[in-house]
Amino acid sequence: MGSSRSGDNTPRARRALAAMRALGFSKKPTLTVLKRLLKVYGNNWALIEDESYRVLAEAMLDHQQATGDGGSEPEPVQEYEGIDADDTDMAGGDPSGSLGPRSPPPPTTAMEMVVSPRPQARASTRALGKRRHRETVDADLQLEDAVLLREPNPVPVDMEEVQPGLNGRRSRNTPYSEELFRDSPPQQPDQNPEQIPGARDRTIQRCRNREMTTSSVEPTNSSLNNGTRSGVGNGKEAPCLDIEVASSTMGEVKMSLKCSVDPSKFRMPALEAVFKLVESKCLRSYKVLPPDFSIRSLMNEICQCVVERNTQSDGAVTGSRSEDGRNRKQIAAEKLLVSNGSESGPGNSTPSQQRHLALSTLRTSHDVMDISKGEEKIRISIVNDFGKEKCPPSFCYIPRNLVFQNALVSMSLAKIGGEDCCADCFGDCLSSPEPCACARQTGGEYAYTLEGLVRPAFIDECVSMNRFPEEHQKVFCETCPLERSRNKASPKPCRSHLVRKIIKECWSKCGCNMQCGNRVVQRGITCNLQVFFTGKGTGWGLRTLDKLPKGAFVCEYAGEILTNTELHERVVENMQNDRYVHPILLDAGWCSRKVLKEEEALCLDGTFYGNVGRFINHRCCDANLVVVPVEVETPDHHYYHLAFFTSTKVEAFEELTWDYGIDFDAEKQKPLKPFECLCGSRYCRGRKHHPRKKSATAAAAD
Ligand SMILES: C[S@@+](CC[C@H](N)C(=O)[O-])C[C@H]1O[C@@H](n2cnc3c(N)ncnc32)[C@H](O)[C@@H]1O
Repeated sequence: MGSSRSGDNTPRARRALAAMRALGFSKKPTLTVLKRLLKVYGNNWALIEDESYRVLAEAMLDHQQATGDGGSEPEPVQEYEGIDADDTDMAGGDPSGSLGPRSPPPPTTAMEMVVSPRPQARASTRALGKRRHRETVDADLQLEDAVLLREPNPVPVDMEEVQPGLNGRRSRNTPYSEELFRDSPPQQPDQNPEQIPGARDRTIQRCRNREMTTSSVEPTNSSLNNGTRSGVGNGKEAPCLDIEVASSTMGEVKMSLKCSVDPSKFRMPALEAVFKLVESKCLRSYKVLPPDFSIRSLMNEICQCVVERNTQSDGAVTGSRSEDGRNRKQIAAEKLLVSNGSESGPGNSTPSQQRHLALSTLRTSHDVMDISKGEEKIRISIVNDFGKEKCPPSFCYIPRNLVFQNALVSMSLAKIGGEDCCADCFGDCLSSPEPCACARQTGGEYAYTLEGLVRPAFIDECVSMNRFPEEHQKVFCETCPLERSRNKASPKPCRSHLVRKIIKECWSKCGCNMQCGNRVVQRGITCNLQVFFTGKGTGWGLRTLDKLPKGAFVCEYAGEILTNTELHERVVENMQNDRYVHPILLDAGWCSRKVLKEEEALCLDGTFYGNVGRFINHRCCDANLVVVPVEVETPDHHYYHLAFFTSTKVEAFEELTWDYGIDFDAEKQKPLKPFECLCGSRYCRGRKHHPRKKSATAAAAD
């Protein structure tokens, strides 16, 4: 390329500006520098364009250093106009809108990250190295044939990880059956990226399909949360206008975040200072960041996610079919079965197993900002400070129990008699002088205090039942539904069930209001919780972000309501595949007088459908939670809610645990996965070769 004639300048200047803009340099300083360079080089564009505008980029950096403000200082409009008209012949403006018309564009700040999935790619290590900005520029200059993916501005992006190959989102209210049998709609042709002619070495793609670019990146500063509780929305949020993700055939990925700022106040700060500021903000607001947290590593992580998602979502856009005719969604689903530990493919599993595997496949995605995906009143984030796994294995989040199939849970108002509700009450039952009918279940005294806590004596009694079951009242069924489900022909004798204390809350037929103090569990989770990777061999766990007093409601154990026969079938099916379920027996109301029907002997299983309760790990004897049966919608004692309350004061960020009541010395712990207990309690019953294995009685004596 030789010296340019005046008529060639406009497209070349446009390309130069685009190249610099991609590096975060705004138009006006670029024009200034470009003008100078053209003068110095006698209008020889080839020298400027060589090596993907290396000279220009270097000059921009020099300019930035000299002016000390990132090269984006306000400049006299005259100069801008001048170079346009006189030196580069750009007076006609830019039809694409990237350069013209004359009014300068809103300034942007750009943060760039470069990552390469290949170890030999220079750019990734450089970008994370000390000479950050300059090296990022260098790396960018290597992006031959780069593809620029641009997120459409008006579409909000969330942190939800989208199942590869799945098209769009599922409506929350879609019933099971529809979800199961619906095929994903064919991909529309317009979901392919639109090709826009770009600069010499690049193809710019404007992406219309969200799935191509959403990845795990959120275009607001909430992406700086590192999965901890979000402070987004309560602070001043710099409006992030654009996220650009560029990749090259070299395997490099570059991201640029653009935020608009007031041009009169803007001075480009040093990037290190920006990182420090954000880090200190995060540490102040989110509290539970690991000690080695840094924005740089977070940005690196975001880049890694782009790379990972890019690999995973390969084919999502085209919806192409593989050789054996299965589409990518099916292949992804099958891969997921394998990764979930299932050895049997859809071909040799039972119908009920298939149904569950398919459902769990469809709802595999977790939102690290809120595992409940908005189903709870508060957001429950997911954090892993120890490893690469961003999320726990898949399951479908439900805030309340759902009937699986045959369970009889009758919520008919007609069944609630006058003695089972307090129709005459008004306002808050707890503040009325006489306890209402709903307190009868708890001996004429409300289980809750005015502060909304379960009374300490009630909690202590429940803890004692767990620790010393032998000291509490038990019933023996005439025909035990549990044994019947195991062996219908000749069930074994009942092994006994504890007569548990049950809380009865006011409900719809009661005259009181929703704020009544005798309605705690039905109002849902109110304390700030977090699902976190424990890093001590117990997998994922649940912790509170708030300090909690004794008797505070934490959450329910929500899951599918199954009959014991259904559970038994599920256990057998799953154990054949070395999978274990998380069931809890609802036997608190079983009594010797009544022979329960098959559909009345129930349990809860949170394996496939569950809430945060399924993350609560076991701790021997001195757990900080106790589970309490709570009756809400139905006076039938065969169905109730299982609610976790604190059994002691709990510090903020402490893991929440409950004693599963496992007899670790028993040979088989089925259906629970047999595990060597790692609870760390000094009273641990389940750790093999434990130096001082203490009994519950010894623990109590302590
Ligand atoms: C209901 S789940 C609890 C959540 C589970 N940690 C997870 O990652 O999904 C029960 C499983 O967690 C693990 N677990 C819970 N408490 C444990 C403990 N004290 N020691 C070792 N493993 C434990 C066992 O694998 C057990 O089967």
